[in-house]
Amino acid sequence: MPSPPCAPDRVRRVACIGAGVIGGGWVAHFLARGYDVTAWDPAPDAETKLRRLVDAAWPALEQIGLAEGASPDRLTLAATLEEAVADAEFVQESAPEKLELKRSLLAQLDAAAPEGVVIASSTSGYPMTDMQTEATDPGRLLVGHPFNPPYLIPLVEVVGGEKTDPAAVEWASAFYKAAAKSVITMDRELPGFIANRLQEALWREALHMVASGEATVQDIDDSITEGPGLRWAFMGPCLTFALAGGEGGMGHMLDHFGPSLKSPWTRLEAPELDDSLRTAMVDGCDEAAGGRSIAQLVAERDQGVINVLRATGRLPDQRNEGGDK
Ligand SMILES: NC(=O)C1=CN([C@@H]2O[C@H](COP(=O)(O)OP(=O)(O)OC[C@H]3O[C@@H](n4cnc5c(N)ncnc54)[C@H](O)[C@@H]3O)[C@@H](O)[C@H]2O)C=CC1
Ligand SMILES: C[N+](C)(C)CC(=O)CC(=O)[O-]
Repeated sequence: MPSPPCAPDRVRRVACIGAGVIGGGWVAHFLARGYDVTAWDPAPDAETKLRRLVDAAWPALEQIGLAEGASPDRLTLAATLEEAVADAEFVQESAPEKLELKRSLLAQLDAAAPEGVVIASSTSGYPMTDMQTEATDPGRLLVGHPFNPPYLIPLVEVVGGEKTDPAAVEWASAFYKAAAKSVITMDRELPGFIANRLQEALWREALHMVASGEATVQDIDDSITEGPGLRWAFMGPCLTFALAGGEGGMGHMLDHFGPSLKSPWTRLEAPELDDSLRTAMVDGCDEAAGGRSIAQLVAERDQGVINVLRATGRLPDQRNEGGDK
């Protein structure tokens, strides 16, 4: 892979390809951190939807602190993919999660982006090895997996494929850090990376409990928000469980509770996502929403995340990493 045109902390112009929930969230994040952003999305109503998403996110972004010069006015909508990446210094792809689409789109982006520019995919689980098959320069393609909404949840998981140049992985990790993200750089590909592998285990069990009538959607959500979720916002599951061992820490915890790992609690296959389970999940979520619209829930979620980030000293200004451009 030829060298990237600039150092990770000198990037000024970012291209976001695909502008739905996640692409739009990336756009809001990069704008708030003071970048010039060019977006491209083939949907006819993409610009309206994207500007609506950015406007809805902006109060939250003002609350956590904008980089100097940050403005929604620094967003440009491109007419073509080629135009979007023509002078980009970094490209974030957030198109639908379909392997064939990702393969050909990443090859198109590779053909159009300036030499050496790193191209990251937001994929939730495809290994880059499976997506970089059609590109001429696969060395610059890697995964940068964000969390919803990317403008508030700090984590990005960065991992390359078999043909990715390790220098591109290093460059992307440094770039995301300069853009005020919290980065886990993985040295090998795992299906679902780290966080989604963990989330999917929990999700699989939740769907089993709803499908079998053992718990309602509300029970499942309360069991996390009123229970382990409160601890997980600042202490991960390993250290949290070490405290379950009292003075004996993780050693005693494993000796005491380890044998229960053999109990048949969590060895289920994924449940069949049939109509009845789909209906139970959709109806349960409608009930849990209690008449609140998606826009209201998004605003509530954003405020909740900001409160947690502030309480635990993790807002960009509290970390002294503004990523100002
Ligand atoms: N929704 C989530 O919570 C998360 C999603 N992701 C990943 O982000 C990516 C995007 O997912 P969402 O934003 O949820 O989907 P979405 O459906 O909200 O947005 C996808 C966007 O891509 C556009 N699009 C369709 N064909 C395209 C093409 N050929 N080139 C460029 N754009 C195209 C669509 O018009 C749409 O605006 C996926 O890879 C997904 O796995 C990652 C983390 C979280
Ligand atoms: C639902 N999802 C698998 C697309 C979620 C993610 O990939 C990350 C997140 O935001 O939790």
